[in-house]
Amino acid sequence: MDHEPPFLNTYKTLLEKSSENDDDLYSMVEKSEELPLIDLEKLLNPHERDECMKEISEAASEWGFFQVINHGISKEVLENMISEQKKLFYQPFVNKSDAKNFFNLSPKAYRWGNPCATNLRQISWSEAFHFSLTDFSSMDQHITLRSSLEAFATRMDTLGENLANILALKLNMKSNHFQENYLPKSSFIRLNRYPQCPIPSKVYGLLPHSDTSFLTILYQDIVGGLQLKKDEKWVGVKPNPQALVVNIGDLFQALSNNVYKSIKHRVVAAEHVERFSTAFFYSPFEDAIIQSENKPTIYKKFTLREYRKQNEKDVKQTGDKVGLSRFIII
Ligand SMILES: O=C(O)CCC(=O)C(=O)O
Ligand SMILES: [Fe+2]
Repeated sequence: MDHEPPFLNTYKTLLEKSSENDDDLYSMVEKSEELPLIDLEKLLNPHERDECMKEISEAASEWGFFQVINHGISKEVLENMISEQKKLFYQPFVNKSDAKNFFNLSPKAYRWGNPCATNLRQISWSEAFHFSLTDFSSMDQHITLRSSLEAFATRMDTLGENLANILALKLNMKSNHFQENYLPKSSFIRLNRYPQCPIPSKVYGLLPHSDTSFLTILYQDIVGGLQLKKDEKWVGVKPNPQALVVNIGDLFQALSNNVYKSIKHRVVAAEHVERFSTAFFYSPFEDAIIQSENKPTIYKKFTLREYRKQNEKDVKQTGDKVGLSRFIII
């Protein structure tokens, strides 16, 4: 198992210090609610299009999360992505940690757990690769991975743009708001692996967080473990092999003046199975200005670069991303 990051060894001291109280990480879980499931085929039928657009915007404001079926991305593209992803994660850990030399990627492309964690609640039992869409051109030695990423990114980008345009239209913004204001995009892909975890009740698979993007589109395998916060309760997202999970990110919450919600979500660690997921973060270029046209505006105008910088500072100082509340107009 030379591909496995040294989770247990790294977290040994923290685990030894843990007390019984550390076991209640996963309290307040509500399993009964079903995430809205939206059939995008309806968009192609003039009689059903409006109704479908309404379902999308209602889900974005009530849940901040929804699943879509008949999304136009073939099973082949999704399965190729996961199979290339597996090959990548099954590389020896020493190679993954040296992403720059081994894969010709940026040194920050590979991340695992949180080796700087100072308490159990900051541990995530997972590893991830980040690919910005501009990385592909340097991946000449990894042809099959590159072509799977490219196929995945192209389709996800089209889907992201369609959904963003629909959501913009429902806010009475121009339907081409995204093309006019946010090109070139700096969308990126995150490949996630959640290894089997011997202490699943003590640590997270992925810590509770909201996404910074406009929109995130997630393809997950059938294992399950994703949970989102709704009305102060955690709701599990039951995997649907036909569906993609879409969620609103912080940038769209700001742009919509809080009409659409960027919701906290997390992943539960599993003891006996490993899990894979692939996320596409639909995002604008770094200097894109985020400002709502709705009045009174809740948030100051900011650029993605400023937002990221503030988040990085907050994570260093407080251990957590403070997020949009930093930008509220008082
Ligand atoms: O793996 C998942 O289900 C969620 C991943 C996620 O939230 C992320 O990568 O931001
Ligand atoms: Fe996320």
